[in-house]
Amino acid sequence: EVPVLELDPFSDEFLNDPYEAHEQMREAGPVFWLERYQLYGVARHAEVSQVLADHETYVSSRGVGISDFAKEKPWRPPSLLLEADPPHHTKARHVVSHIMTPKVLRGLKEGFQERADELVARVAAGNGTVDGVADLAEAYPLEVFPDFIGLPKDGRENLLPYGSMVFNTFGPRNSHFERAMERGAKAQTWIMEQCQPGAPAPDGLGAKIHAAAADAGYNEEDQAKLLRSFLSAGVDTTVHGIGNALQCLAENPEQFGYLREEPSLARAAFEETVRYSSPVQTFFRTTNKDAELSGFRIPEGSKVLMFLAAANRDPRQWENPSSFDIRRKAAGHVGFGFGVHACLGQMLARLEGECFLAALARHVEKLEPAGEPVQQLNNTLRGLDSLPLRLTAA
Ligand code: HEM
Ligand SMILES: CC(C)Cc1ccc(C(=O)O)cc1
Repeated sequence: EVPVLELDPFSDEFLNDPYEAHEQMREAGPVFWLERYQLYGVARHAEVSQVLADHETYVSSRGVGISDFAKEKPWRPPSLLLEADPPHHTKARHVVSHIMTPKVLRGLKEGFQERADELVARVAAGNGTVDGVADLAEAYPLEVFPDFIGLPKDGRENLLPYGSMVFNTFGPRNSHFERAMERGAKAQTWIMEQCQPGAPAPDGLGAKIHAAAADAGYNEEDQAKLLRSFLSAGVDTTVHGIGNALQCLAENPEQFGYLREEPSLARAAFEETVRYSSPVQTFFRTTNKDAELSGFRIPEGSKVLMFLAAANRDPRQWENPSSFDIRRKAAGHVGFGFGVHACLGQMLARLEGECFLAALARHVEKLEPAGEPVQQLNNTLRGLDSLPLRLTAA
């Protein structure tokens, strides 16, 4: 029957360094039972892809965290995108996808690149030790993203603790969940104020989301929820994507060398970072009928935990999965999800990553570790609290 594992994928030990446990889960079988949380897990690329693709069996409307919305009240009103199934999901997705178009993103590129060059050149000019998280990975997204949405200059720092709360609460009620709820409460007030129709700047993405939702017949509460989705998902993810890229390039100097030689590798370097470090490590689906996956029976009402990060290093799918190689073809990774819920902001995330890493390639000659990185322990996200770096300006 289904192999039983005792490991705790939300323990500090696992969150700090998950890679041996990933290997154990992949080798245990295509599906396994996590005794501690009484739920199923999938860690191979094939099964994770299958679960993501079959949204009719493995649904999102019962929550994409450990909590089953059919049995427990969500801590916040469910997202119309993330925590919805077709056809409601389809309508909401249609509304917002008309706004995040390639044309819109092309229009952002020049400004995003200028801001990246300005920030990286300024930080590198110090020619000393910096914190790659606070000075770079947090600074860049917090400058460009809120401006794109049309948020006020002050209060933006609320975006990080709010995002941290959203991602921690997909997991069990451990210390990370509880602390994030405490820290996120004040931030949540500010976030909800910004999500109200009329709050964002009239020329920003926020106002466009509200207008498109109103045109589609959504009431003001649902217009606010659609913008809330972007504020929930749009910051902590890219902060960790950029922070993890800095760590990978500092720890693999030959890779930074390739990037220096060819700054146009910046986009590929960010993609490889998403595969290799998977800023979003895990989340759930719930079976809404008895299912069978790779020969194993999964009864209705089961939570299925998908280990995206393990799938992104599955040797059944990748050559040398544990090596950070910015010249590999990273396409096919599940770091942005897959299927009807595939990341709505992935093109924006890629734009931020590409602009930042191109600026790094141009303005920094040497990028060296200057001390131990501090892992940020979060039930869903993988990223750093700090990354001591020594930068030598080009
Ligand atoms: C490196 C950065 C990012 C990563 C790794 C990431 C990852 C993901 C993943 C794995 C999903 C699928 C969730 C599921 O299937 O249940 C997702 C969905 C989503 N992402 Fe991203 N994301 C990133 C950046 C962004 C940004 C910048 C935005 C907004 C501007 C965004 C907005 C969303 C939204 C709204 C959804 C829900 C889509 C739906 O359910 O239809 N994400 N993201
Ligand atoms: C990886 C995903 C779980 C990120 C995410 C979080 C929140 C929302 C929302 O709609 O609030 C959407 C996407």
